[in-house]
Amino acid sequence: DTAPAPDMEGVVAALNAAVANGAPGAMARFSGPDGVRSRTVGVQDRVNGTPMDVRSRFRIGSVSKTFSTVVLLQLVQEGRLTLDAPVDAYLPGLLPDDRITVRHLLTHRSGLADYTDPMFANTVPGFESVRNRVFTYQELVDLSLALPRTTEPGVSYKYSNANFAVVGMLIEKLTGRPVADAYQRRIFKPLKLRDTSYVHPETRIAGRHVRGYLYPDAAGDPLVDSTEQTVSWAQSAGAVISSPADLNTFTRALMRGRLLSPAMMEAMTTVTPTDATGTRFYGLGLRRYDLSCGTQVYGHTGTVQGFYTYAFSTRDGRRSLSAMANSSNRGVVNTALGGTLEAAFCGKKPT
Ligand SMILES: CC1(C)S[C@@H]2[C@H](NC(=O)CCCC[C@H](NC(=O)C[NH3+])C(=O)[O-])C(=O)N2[C@H]1C(=O)[O-]
Repeated sequence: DTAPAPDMEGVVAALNAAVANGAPGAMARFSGPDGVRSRTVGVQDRVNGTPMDVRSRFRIGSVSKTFSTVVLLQLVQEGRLTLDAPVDAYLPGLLPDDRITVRHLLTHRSGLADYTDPMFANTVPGFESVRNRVFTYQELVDLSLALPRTTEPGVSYKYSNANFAVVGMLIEKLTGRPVADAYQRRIFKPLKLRDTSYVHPETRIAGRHVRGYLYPDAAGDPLVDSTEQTVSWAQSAGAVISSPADLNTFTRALMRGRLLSPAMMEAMTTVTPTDATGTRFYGLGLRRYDLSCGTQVYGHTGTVQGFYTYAFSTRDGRRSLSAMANSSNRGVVNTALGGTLEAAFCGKKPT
């Protein structure tokens, strides 16, 4: 295997930088041809000082979107819906524009506004106002439709949680079952993801878990322990709970074709740029990052109150990395944590 060995010192340096920039703790787990390498720094509970534990569960935020996409694409494979059909064909009357297709939802090109922008404009008050609320999917869609559309359907990329609220509605309409059943039956059980769950609207994280800490907008205000919440504002857009090992298993299995057909994987990994850097792309519910060493990694990032997550794998599924820091609303922490990708997948920089 010509792939470079992971630079675990570089991974630790990135984790330390995340903590130096304000996260109580951080961790990363790399799985590759030479086995598994895990590193932890800091604490998973800043009150009792419990050290970060790589076996712990945490909220993965929008990495959930890739789980939701796998379920929907399996339904496409089963002929239950087609990617380029209007959403209106399956959820008649839900959306005001029957040009919005299923593919537009998965590629964030629907133009549906992201209701979390106003919801969390004031970070802590916004969070406190929804942390124990239970929304229906319809209520989330209504929040989006109350805002101006952001693009004509298909014209441009504009990330929106609303797209994956509709994806959740599609899954429940087409299966006749709660989305939790689809995750369990189609992904969690077959891949034996024993630390992964979808327990919306339960607010607690069962078992050994990391506590998450939300930075307030005003410097000097106290950190908010944001561990317990319904995540009902996100649901199929962000409410999955998982662990480093399970995320490694999931991204590897996905890339190795254990969840979707080769044709569907081709569709999922067909990407368009999300910014002007030429290194960040989005396919169907999936990000592609092009790293400095030329390696392309596929997966997703997550930001949910108290938790930043990266979960990526190489296209052949031979190498995967999951990384988490237990704070949010702190961009420097997220950027520092992202440094684990280059270290893990590009290895030591040539001296
Ligand atoms: C595109 C993202 C970054 S945002 C999207 C989703 N997370 C959210 O929509 C939550 C946004 C508020 C989170 C909160 N921030 C504020 O309240 C700021 N006022 C915080 O930092 O905890 C997720 O996850 N995605 C990330 C992704 O896909 O990487």
